[in-house]
Amino acid sequence: MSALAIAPTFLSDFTRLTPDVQLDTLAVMRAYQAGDRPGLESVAGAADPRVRVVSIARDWSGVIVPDPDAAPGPEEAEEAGSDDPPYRLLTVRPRAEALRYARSLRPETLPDAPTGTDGAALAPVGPPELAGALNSPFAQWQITLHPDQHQVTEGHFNGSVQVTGGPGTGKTVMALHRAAHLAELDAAAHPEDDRESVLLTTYNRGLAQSLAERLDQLLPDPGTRSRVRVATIDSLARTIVQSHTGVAPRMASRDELAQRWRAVALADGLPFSGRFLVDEWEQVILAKGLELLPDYIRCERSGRVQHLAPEHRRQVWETIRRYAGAMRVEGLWSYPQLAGEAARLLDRSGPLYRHVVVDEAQDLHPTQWRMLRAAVPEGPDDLFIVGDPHQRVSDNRVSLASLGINVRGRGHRLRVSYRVTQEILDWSMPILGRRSALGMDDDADTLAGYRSLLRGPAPVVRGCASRAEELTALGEWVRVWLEAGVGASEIAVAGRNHWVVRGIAKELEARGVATTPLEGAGALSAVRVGTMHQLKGQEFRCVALLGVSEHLLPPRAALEAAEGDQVALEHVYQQERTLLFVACTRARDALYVSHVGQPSQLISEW
Ligand SMILES: Nc1ncnc2c1ncn2[C@@H]1O[C@H](COP(=O)(O)OP(=O)(O)OP(=O)(O)O)[C@@H](O)[C@H]1O
Repeated sequence: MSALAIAPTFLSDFTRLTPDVQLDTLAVMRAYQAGDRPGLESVAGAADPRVRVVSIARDWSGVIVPDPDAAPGPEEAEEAGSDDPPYRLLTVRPRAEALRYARSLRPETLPDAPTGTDGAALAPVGPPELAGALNSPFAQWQITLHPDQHQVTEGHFNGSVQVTGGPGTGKTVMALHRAAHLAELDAAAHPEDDRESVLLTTYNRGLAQSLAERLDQLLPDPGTRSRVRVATIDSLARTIVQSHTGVAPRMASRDELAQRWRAVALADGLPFSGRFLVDEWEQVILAKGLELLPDYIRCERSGRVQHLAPEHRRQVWETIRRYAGAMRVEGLWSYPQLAGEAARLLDRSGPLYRHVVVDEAQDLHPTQWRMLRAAVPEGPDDLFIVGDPHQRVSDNRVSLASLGINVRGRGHRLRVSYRVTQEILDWSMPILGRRSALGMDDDADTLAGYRSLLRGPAPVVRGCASRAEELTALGEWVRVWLEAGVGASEIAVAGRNHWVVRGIAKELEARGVATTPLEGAGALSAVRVGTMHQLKGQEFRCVALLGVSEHLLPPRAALEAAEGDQVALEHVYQQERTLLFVACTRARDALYVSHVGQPSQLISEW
């Protein structure tokens, strides 16, 4: 038995249905696929006798037309006595309206664009000047830059530049075009010296991979392209340290460190958790570059919840120094520590690049900024920094000026979104719970005036009774997207933790939908699956977020780690809000969110 195909125009009607009618529609499609074909009714007085309607729910019907894609054609199949002529579902409407619409359809007006083309029906609508970009293939759209923004990406500046703006305002694309422009200038100015002279760096691997692919498109000449190194901030630190020491550094995550240091705290009789010590080391000692105990005793531990009396500071300092030293002997590094080491090595050996372009800048640690500062000589067009303080998901807070990076008078604020539709923005902004955040230039950054030029369907929120139901609903939804012609690699599905992610991948694979991890996926044609953190900085046509449930978001463990401290709890909530906001704003065409039982407070307490 064949599946009931859907027409390219189906999805835009579908997303406007109430969740109940959507579920009933999916149930009919599922029944059709399982061979349990619901009755297709002929339509009295129809202009085209091949048109059918199918009952979806009380008072709702689907309009079904012959599928021009299918072989053999519907008439041949009917003549051959097949009981399963290929049809596709055109729309679902209230019954009377569906019948009226079905009667009016004529053979010559039946939509004959094949399904599975490019899903153009899903694309959001915007002003005429954006239509060309929106209707072009997604990969092409992803490198589109607004003409106004060329002024910045091709400008000449007396020092470092900072570009800020909400999700989808074009920051990443500006970073890409800036890197390409600088490489072209460099090729013209130094034709004989073709080493890597421009660094384009970002926070996570998925985004670095996508930047590298898009840069290949922007710089087709291999000689110019090879002048740009695209790397995550961590891999940059690793290669710098390895090239100086000849040893590949072994990395320890924060969780591993917290576990090790818990034992340390116990052994030293310190009344602090491992997590507290790691945070104190990374967020105070490494962040401020403190080398001496008196400096630590005097320093302002801004952003830290727990007060530390001088005698406690002394103990904490001794313990941290001893164990950070032991890690170095072992060749084990934390990420901020390694970047600090790379900065020291570069301070001695000299800069590596002529220009540095930084994306997702809001999440970098101060030691990573010191490394970048040391990687490029101070001067015109040295650093081009793009970021959004409202999307900071790490604990890292920086003041660029205090790190020797001066962007005063060279800041650009973007306020128009070219990716996130107004509908998705209206739904996602309340999740953030605030309108102002401290920027890297030490000024408050506000989202006031941030708006979109695009209109599209409202996000769909689905409440499910069980995890199994949530996964089944997802499978059906992804199928609808694929059938509407959205490319598999243009769809991302994410959850807050790896347990949710594993369930997603298993469900989709069981349905014959190929999946691949969000990080390092390359050009593979498969649905991207990963954590919400891995979605950061990326963009997709359709995004589904699972497990946005009360018991999973914020995660229990994060709430418990706050140990009832009100400030720490608020910090956890703000980080989780930001993470969810970032995940929701990755979608251009469609956003689908589901939960089991009660929804997360982050989407229910508006
Ligand atoms: N004038 C335009 N017309 C159509 N599309 C555009 C235009 N300008 C930018 N875009 C597209 O909008 C998308 C959003 O841009 P981009 O990913 O750079 O946003 P961002 O500010 O980095 O977002 P985020 O902070 O969420 O990562 C890009 O794919 C870009 O090509």
